[in-house]
Amino acid sequence: MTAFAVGVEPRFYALVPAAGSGSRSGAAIPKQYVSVAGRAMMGHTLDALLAVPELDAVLVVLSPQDDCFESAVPQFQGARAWVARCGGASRAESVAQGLRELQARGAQPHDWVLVHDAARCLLQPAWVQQLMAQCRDDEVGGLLATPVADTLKQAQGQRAVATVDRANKWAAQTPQMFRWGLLMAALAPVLQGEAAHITDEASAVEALGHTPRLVEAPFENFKLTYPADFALAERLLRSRA
Ligand SMILES: Nc1ccn([C@@H]2O[C@H](COP(=O)(O)OP(=O)(O)OP(=O)(O)O)[C@@H](O)[C@H]2O)c(=O)n1
Ligand SMILES: C[C@](O)(CO)[C@H](O)COP(=O)(O)O
Repeated sequence: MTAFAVGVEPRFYALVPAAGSGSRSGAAIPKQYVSVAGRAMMGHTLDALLAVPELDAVLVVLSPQDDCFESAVPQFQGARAWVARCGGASRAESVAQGLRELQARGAQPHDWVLVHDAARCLLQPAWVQQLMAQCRDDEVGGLLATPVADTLKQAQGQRAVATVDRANKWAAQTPQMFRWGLLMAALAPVLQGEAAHITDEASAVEALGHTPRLVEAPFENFKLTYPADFALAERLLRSRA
């Protein structure tokens, strides 16, 4: 592992990729702007992150064509609320571009970056703090995840052809927390137009030979992906209020 300067306290940044279109959501607009419990879904996500005092700043990465954000999420204001329209064609590219933006704003290789999907709007500040507490002294970093509870099927079309051993299987969530330098090294191929298959930061870090820490989180931190997910999120958010 890289040795970092002794005595230099790392900063903590959240990086929120929000440049997707939400094609699986069935919505007529990008899913991060779909109204859930009275406001744009992404508004809940960003509020939860801004409520974590240990985070120095929250950077949201939008598509260069995005002209909705300021009107849809008006409460995202203040010195810790950063916006960049540098999203790319894939989630990994949006994250890599966001890392560059953080560097331009002063992030150093030893600083921690917590990448969190805009589409996980049920996030609670306490879960972020748990991740930080368990990973800040880890030599790699880690991610929120939940152990797989269901029996897993290998499918061919609509037919189950095999049952996959679920022992030691976890479903990856976000935030995923790594040092800026390690994450940039892991995602560098994405900026060269390679490694299009990368679906999360941890897999890119694993590809470098590291073993990210799994920090157990509730299933409630699910990603809104399919149409039915929005009604479930609405019920859960309203039940909290
Ligand atoms: N080019 C992209 C694609 C995705 N994302 C973001 O990555 C997160 C997780 O991705 P996913 O849930 O797959 O969102 P979409 O790509 O928008 O959804 P879909 O795959 O259904 O189109 C979302 O917050 C999404 O906005 C991004 O910043 N840039
Ligand atoms: C990062 C992630 O949320 C972990 O579960 C997920 O991989 C992103 O979703 P996508 O549909 O692959 O973009």
